[in-house]
Amino acid sequence: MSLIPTLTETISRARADLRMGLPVVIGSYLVAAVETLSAERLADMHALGQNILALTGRRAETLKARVYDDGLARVQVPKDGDLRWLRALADPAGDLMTPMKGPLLTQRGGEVQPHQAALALAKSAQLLPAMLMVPAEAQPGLTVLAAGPLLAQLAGEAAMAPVASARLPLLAAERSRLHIFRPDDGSTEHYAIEIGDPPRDAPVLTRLHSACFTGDVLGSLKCDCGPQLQSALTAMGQAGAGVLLYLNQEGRGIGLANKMRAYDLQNQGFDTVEANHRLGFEDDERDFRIGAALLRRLGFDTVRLMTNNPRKVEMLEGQGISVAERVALITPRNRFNTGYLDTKARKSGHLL
Ligand SMILES: Nc1nc2c(ncn2[C@@H]2O[C@H](COP(=O)(O)OP(=O)(O)OP(=O)(O)O)[C@@H](O)[C@H]2O)c(=O)[nH]1
Ligand SMILES: [Zn+2]
Repeated sequence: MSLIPTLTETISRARADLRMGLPVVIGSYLVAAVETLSAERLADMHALGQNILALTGRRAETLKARVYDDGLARVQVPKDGDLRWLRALADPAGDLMTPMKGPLLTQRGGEVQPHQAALALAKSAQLLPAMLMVPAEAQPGLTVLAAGPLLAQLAGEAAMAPVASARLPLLAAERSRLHIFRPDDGSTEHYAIEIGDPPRDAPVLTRLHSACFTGDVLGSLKCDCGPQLQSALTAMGQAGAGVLLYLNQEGRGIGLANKMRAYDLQNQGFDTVEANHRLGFEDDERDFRIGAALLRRLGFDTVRLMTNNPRKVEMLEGQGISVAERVALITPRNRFNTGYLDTKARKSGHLL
């Protein structure tokens, strides 16, 4: 029956539910995101039994909670564990002011797939990966998912369909087109800016740019994104041809709200990588397959890639796009971005 939601559609609904503060069902657990949970719903979850807080291994490490399972910890929530207690575990903003949250008792043994799935779903919804879980029957009206298929689907690649495209004269190049691509999993659209009329049978000057609202739009001095975006477009304009993929993976995939949480931690003295880890994320949560998929969709299979990030080169090669040349994209340093650029070079392997 075609009118029954598919797994992909149900997952997209689940993301929206969690972002609004509505719990979902994963396997035999009722699951809620701590970030959006209300006191009323927390009370209802307490009434159902022993709650567990699923945290990523990264967050658990910061909290000195024991990680028995690969990549995650299951913290027992005391009966009087209120929203303030849960939020202090979920959000590192107050870690330095109130360093001791414990002692935290973590579970070992038993199934962990629902917890893994819950954390993966939180990340895909760009919520803090801290999920409250209690064993429960499915409640009427709640979105229901099975853990295994959910995990498999989230690890998979969304199909990307072209939606619309139009001529768009730019300051850097008057002969340009903007193409919009829409993933079939309900996530955000990605854009391709095609400059001139690049031949499909020769390496095309290419930039894979991850969205940075603060750098691209506001001209933030904390990162190099804005100047990189402009200099890539300018180079393509001068060359007369190129393609810039504008991938909506703000904050290396953690979203703008979490990036601002990371900036707040950076103001407390942590570097860009440590800040992501303290929030419970990996330092780079982007799905690098999207760029390759869009290039293929546009008909390109060989690129001259403008980047300082060797992972982007490896990823494209791994996805069957050949990188004929890496073109460095060095932008000016200032007193606000120099530490960030040093950290990228030291910890993320950037060639700067
Ligand atoms: N989480 C997090 N994201 C950041 C921070 N500063 C910048 N970003 C994001 O980092 C991404 C930078 O993307 P890119 O310029 O494509 O990539 P890159 O991996 O640095 O590689 P290049 O191709 O060399 O520029 C953007 O999504 C920014 O929003 C930060 O401190 N924390
Ligand atoms: Zn930036």
